[in-house]
Amino acid sequence: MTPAEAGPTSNVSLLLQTRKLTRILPAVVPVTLVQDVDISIGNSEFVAITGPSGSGKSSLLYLLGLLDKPTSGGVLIEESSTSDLSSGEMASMRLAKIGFVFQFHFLLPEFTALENIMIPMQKLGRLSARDQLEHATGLLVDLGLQDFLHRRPAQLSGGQRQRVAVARALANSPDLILADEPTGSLDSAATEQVFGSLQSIVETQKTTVVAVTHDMDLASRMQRRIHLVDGKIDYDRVQ
Ligand SMILES: Nc1ncnc2c1ncn2[C@@H]1O[C@H](COP(=O)(O)OP(=O)(O)OP(=O)(O)O)[C@@H](O)[C@H]1O
Repeated sequence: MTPAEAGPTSNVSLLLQTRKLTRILPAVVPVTLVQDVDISIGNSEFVAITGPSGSGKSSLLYLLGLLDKPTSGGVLIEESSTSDLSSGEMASMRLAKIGFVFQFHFLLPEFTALENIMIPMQKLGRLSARDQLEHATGLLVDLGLQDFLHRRPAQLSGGQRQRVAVARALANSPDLILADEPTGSLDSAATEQVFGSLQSIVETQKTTVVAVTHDMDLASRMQRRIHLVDGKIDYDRVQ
């Protein structure tokens, strides 16, 4: 087995794999976003995706999160191919198995922190209303936001909002969190808080976090780094 097939942490069970993942935008001159990417990611990994601007980091993350479809190759989740899933099946898989954190929080402004976190739980419909409230409260307490449960996004700082977004990503207890520049719009103190939250999720909940970042200091503090150049893997190493 080659390192690309096995991944640097092949001793753990496989949560997310790609096989020759390629995304080309059709145009007069086609644009290659991601090309022949083979990765294997297990449970409880903390992975940075780095690379120069335009190297395909966000495009790769969107493919991993089933938010975009590859031109060729594929994504496997828990060793099952996602290639033949319908849009509805992909949406269900995203809701149940993957949490997303973006550079901007995308919290709904008219709802409180608690309510924002309960929305994905309501959509999934696994928990009773009472359990949703208890779980959402627990997530916010774990992220140090116990004093802000009933605040709306406009009444929170940037770092607090982003931690609510992290709590929302955890709402349905996913095995995988995909984050696109989660600290990209935060100052250094808030960056530390959000990074610390992501780190603690990996350590305590065994959730895997895959985060695109331009921040080389943060990337160096994550367990593994996948570096892209021109849509291809330049290197993939445990650090
Ligand atoms: N819809 C699109 N139409 C044309 N080109 C696109 C489109 N989406 C992405 N691209 C191009 O594809 C390449 C990869 O984009 P992507 O956003 O994945 O890179 P990135 O590494 O995340 O960049 P950044 O670090 O600047 O956010 C870039 O050259 C980008 O300009």
